[in-house]
Formats: sequence, C-alpha cells, structure tokens
Amino acid sequence: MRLQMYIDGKWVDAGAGGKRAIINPYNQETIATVAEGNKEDALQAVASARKAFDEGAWTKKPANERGEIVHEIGRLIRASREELAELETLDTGKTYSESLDDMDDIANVFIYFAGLADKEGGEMIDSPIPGSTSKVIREPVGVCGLITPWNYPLLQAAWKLAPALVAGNTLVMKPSEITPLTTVKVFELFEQAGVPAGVANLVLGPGKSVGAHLSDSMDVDLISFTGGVETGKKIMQAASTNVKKIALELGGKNPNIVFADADFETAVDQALNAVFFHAGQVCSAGARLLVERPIHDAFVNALVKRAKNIKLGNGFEEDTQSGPLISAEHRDKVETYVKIGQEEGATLALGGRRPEDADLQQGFFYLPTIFTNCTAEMRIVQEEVFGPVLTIETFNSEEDAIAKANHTIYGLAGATFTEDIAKAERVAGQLRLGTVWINDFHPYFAQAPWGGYKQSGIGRELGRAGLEEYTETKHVFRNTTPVPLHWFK
Ligand SMILES: NC(=O)c1ccc[n+]([C@@H]2O[C@H](COP(=O)([O-])OP(=O)(O)OC[C@H]3O[C@@H](n4cnc5c(N)ncnc54)[C@H](O)[C@@H]3O)[C@@H](O)[C@H]2O)c1
Ligand SMILES: C[N+](C)(C)CC=O
Repeated sequence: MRLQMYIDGKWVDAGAGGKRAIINPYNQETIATVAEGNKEDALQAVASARKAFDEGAWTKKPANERGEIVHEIGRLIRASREELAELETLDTGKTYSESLDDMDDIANVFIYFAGLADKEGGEMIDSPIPGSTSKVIREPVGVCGLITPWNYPLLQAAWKLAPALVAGNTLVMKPSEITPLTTVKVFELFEQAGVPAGVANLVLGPGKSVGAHLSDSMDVDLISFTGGVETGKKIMQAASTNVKKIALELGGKNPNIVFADADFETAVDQALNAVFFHAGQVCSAGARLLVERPIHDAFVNALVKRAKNIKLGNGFEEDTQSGPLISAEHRDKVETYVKIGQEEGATLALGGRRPEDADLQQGFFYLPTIFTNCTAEMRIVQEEVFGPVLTIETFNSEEDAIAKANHTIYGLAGATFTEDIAKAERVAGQLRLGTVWINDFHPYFAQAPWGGYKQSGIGRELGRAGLEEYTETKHVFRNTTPVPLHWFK
C-alpha cells in the first residue's frame, strides 16, 4: 500500500522528506513508515483543493453522478473490509471484530450519504411580495479542512469525507499523525472510484504544523474537527482568520444513570460495555456511572466481578476483549488521573495499575479501573480520562440524578436505565446531551445525527444535519414583473 500523501491526484512524499514510524500499541513494533508533511505540504494540498473547487469540475457535476462515485467508494470499502480492519487493529490495538464492525459502519456511511446526493432539490418559499418567486437552495461551502483523531481513525474520517464530497466540496484531509494507515488506504479507493484529481487531498503530519495551517488558511472555507476540547478551542481561534465555518466534535464525560427499577443484569452488562469498550477510548464512553442508592452496593459488586474478567490482549486473538491504550504518553495521562482520583478521596474498587501478565508487557495496557465513593466535584468525575476508568456516584431521586448528570462542561451523550418508560422519557428530556440512550449504551448509525451540547462541540455529523454542515444556504429572489421603482425622483 501507499505510504505517501495524495495531492492534486498524485502520490507524493513530504516536500522536506519527513518520515514517521507508525507503532503498533500492542507490541511497539513499527508497522509502517509514512510521509510526514509540514506547513508547505499543507499549503500545497490547500492550493490543489482551491483550484479544483474554483474550476468547478466536481461542484458542477450533477449531484446524482457525485452520488454514484461516493456509492462506489462505499462498495470498495465493503469489498476491502478485512484488509482495512487488519490495518485499523494494527494501528490502534482495538480488537479485529470491532474493526470489522467499524468498516461495515464506514461503508454504510458512504452509501447513506450517496443516497442523499440528489434528494436536496431546494425549496420554494411563499414570497410575501406579489409578482415574485423565492427559492432556497443549498450549495457547497468550498474547500473543507478535515482533521481527525486516533481512536476511530477511519470512522471519524468517513463521517466528514462522505458528506463533504456528496455536497460538492473539495477537501484536504489530515488524519491523526499516529493512526493514518486506513485513511491512506481509503484514498487509494477514492482514486479507484473515480474522484477527480485535486478534489480530495490527503496530507499527513502533526496537528501543530499541518493541522494548524489548515485551520488558519485563508483558502479553506470550513474546518470540521474531531478531537479534544483544548485543540478544538485552538482551531476555533485559528479559524477566525477568514471566519470559516466550523464543526467541532469534542470530548465527553458521559453519564450513565441506573435507576433501582432497571433490569439489573442488563444494566450491569451495559454499564460494563459503556465504559470499558475499546479500553474506554471512546468520546461517548459511559465513564460516569450514577446508581440509585438502594441498589448501589449490589450493582458495584456485580460490576467489579465482571470487570475483573475482562481479557486484555492482542486484538487479533479471538478471546481478547480489550486491547491496549494508544501510546505510552496516553497511558501516563490515565495513570495521572488515577492518582488524582485517589488523592481526591475516591475509593479504588478495582484496577488502578498496569497488568502484570508477561505477554502484555510490550503493550500500553492498563487494567479496568473502578472508583466508588465519588462526588460530583472531583476532577476524576469531571474531566475526560479517555481510558478504562469508571467513577461511581449515588443518587436519591430523579431530580438528583438529572442535576448530577448535567453538572459538567460536556454534553455529548449518556444513558438512563429503568423499566419505567415515562420516567426514562422525562429524564431524556432534561439531559443536556446530544444523544440520550434509553436502556442501551453506544448505538450510533449513519441515519441519526451525532454531536454535542456545551463544550462537547458545535454542529452535527451523520443524518441529514451532517450533510447540511457542508452546505451554504442561498436565497434566490426573482421579480417576475420588473418595473422602475421611482424611489429616487
Ligand atoms: N465527539 C466525537 O464524536 C469524538 C469522536 C472521537 C474522538 N473525540 C475526542 O477526541 C479526543 C481524542 O483524540 P486525540 O487525542 O487525537 O485529540 P487531539 O485533539 O489531540 O487531536 C485530534 C486531531 O487534531 C490534530 N491537532 C492537534 N493540535 C492541532 C492544532 N493546534 N491545530 C489543528 N489540528 C491539531 C491532531 O494532529 C489530530 O489529527 C478525545 O477528547 C475524544 O473525546 C470526539
Ligand atoms: C463517535 N464514536 C462513538 C464513534 C467515537 C467516539 O470516540
């Protein structure tokens, strides 16, 4: 496979010859060495996208034809699912079965947006001015800069690439510098599917150089970013250079509210999955569990018993339930948070250390960790750890649960478990979150919008809203009976 950047329809090395080793977090082996671009490469990619947009070959192509090409990308991804999943597992350490699920979701995203390509025909407005027509149409925004994180490398890229292309934009994609492999591979599929030269450009490299120069470029019209809240704030500032449109998908500290009347076994099982799936490296991880007081002790016991048995290991082995953290640096961050939790007075009920198994020593593994006796003000409860660390608090009433769940700067996602559906709907209505799950945790799909309230972000991905992000709205008014006004005598 190519290990280069893709600019103006050509596979190229970094202008200054930069290279980066891509590391498997399971064993620290080098999987590949890819081009590592810099500011000049980013500017070249932007210039290519600008030229392609201004020349209009993609933008003016009939929408159904753009849809056909994007549909073909989805088909090619389906056909390459095993190869792509293997790369994703090597790059991130996530289990192969999770990577396969991701690839199926990704293909569905391209096919879903392809299906919307020719469904937006504009809208006629009932003009209040006699002798006129008024219509509203959607047009592409222009050049889009797309910046993605390492935890769901290709999935987060797909949520941006598919709608940006379908809407008629040109783009520059910058994946996380530590997990670029599947995104590079998909650009090979773009070429195969017939995306014209210059329309989709790929630049590899760090956020501080490459990403920052997409964000502050005068030639980029929109930035769509997925990543941490602090980076999101920097991007927002950089985007002010030319008042770019921005879409931000940021972090979360997602509450999982379990009422005493919930189905006990289901709620325990889902709480486990909510936080420990993909070693907790999920923006919407249910890292903050709120349990109604009467069932607290039994719930904690059941959870600890199950979490103890989570099998860590090589993502390619069938019995592995969870892989490593992404890097040594990230494991240090998780360890620092665990220390903070202990210093704050939370009780360590499980984990709180690296595993001792001989076969896990080369990977960045960390044991599933559970804190009890947590209170809403603790940093371990308020801040995104992004690792296998669960905090548990109790609550005494519906109002108490809602107040505690909303007491955070974030507003991405969360869940409530109860057999009382009227109560579940009341709680869902009061939570300040972009997604609320009732008696479930984690489902997301191409048809439904995804995004955050508060500091979890701006804008939405997926669904019709996810396509609208990549469009400008234009009002076209026509005077059908023009005559002089004679306002000025
Ligand atoms: N809301 C969502 O849907 C969602 C989904 C996945 C991940 N996330 C969040 O992503 C975070 C983890 O990912 P991460 O550690 O890769 O995030 P990050 O913010 O460190 O990096 C994300 C991307 O931004 C780039 N970047 C870094 N500094 C930049 C700058 N100054 N200008 C432009 N680009 C820059 C990076 O190179 C990378 O490509 C978590 O906070 C997680 O919650 C959110
Ligand atoms: C958005 N999601 C849940 C796919 C990945 C978040 O990290």
